[in-house]
Amino acid sequence: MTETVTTSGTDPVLTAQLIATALPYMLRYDEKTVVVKFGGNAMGSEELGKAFAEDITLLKLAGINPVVVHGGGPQINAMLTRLGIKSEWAAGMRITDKPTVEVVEMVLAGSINKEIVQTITEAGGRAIGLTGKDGNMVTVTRLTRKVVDPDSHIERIVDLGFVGEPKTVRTEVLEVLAKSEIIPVLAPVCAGEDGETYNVNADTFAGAIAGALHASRLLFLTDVPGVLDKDKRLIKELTVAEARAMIADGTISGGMIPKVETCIEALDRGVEGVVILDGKTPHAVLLELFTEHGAGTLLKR
Ligand SMILES: Nc1ncnc2c1ncn2[C@@H]1O[C@H](COP(=O)(O)OP(=O)(O)O)[C@@H](O)[C@H]1O
Ligand SMILES: CC(=O)N[C@@H](CCC(=O)OP(=O)(O)O)C(=O)O
Repeated sequence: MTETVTTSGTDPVLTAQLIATALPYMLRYDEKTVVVKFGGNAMGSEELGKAFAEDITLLKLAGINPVVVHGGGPQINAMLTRLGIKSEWAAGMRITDKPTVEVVEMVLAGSINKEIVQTITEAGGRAIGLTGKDGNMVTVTRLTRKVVDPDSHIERIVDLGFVGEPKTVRTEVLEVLAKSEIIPVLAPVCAGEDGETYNVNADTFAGAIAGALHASRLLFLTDVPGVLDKDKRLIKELTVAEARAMIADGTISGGMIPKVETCIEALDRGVEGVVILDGKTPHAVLLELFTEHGAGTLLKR
């Protein structure tokens, strides 16, 4: 016996109004690539994860090419704590030794990646989870970081261990998937030229993917409304020069540093629109792309 699926419960007038409102925006992004970075802090609850998966599924149905890149910093922290491994940070990057990178790969490529894939399946989409290692998609070089001591202002170079910076991006697999009904969900774990596994900041990874795919939009879903000024007010538009000054004077700190630096690089690589927005707002992706209610911080040249 066949099962009949009805749409009872949806108001046809409201649905028609919603489609009419969203249609011009949908056409604007038709066949375009939108890279969405889903931060570990934005994965706050099951409901948010579900709303995110629904948005991504709808983008694909609407003829857009969504590519998901996810983080998982807090989830890695929780697993490291359970295992009794301490973590240190430098300029928003985790200093990653060998035992830490093993946990990073386990959490990012394992539990988080598969959970997002499964949630998209439940939302009616089809997703495939990959890391930078799969298909040799992203290779990295070892990253060192310049850190300025806030008290003495002395600069020092910190070796971050197994932390990688994207060097090459092969887009063939993503191009094949773009032509299919399958949505790629990418975890920022990569191989280095030395054959070792590297932990890559998810923002940096998303920027490299968006640049290589010449994405139309790069959205960062995080746990704050966007970039905040000294008085914690949302900055709606931020130029590259203003962003650099805010990093230099410490207004932008921690995990916001790699995010903003990635935005700047993505603009340099030709990504048209780069937005940092509040992933705690349900359906933040649809609101940003398909309505005039786009919130968050738009980075501009
Ligand atoms: N100027 C700023 N505006 C907004 N957030 C900032 C700023 N400076 C530092 N942050 C911090 O950056 C965090 C977002 O980065 P991160 O924790 O890495 O999130 P995600 O997991 O989404 O990548 C915010 O929760 C906030 O604590
Ligand atoms: C090098 C580095 O810092 N890697 C990150 C990778 C995960 C990530 O970036 O997660 P969010 O997007 O949730 O912050 C880490 O180890 O936490």
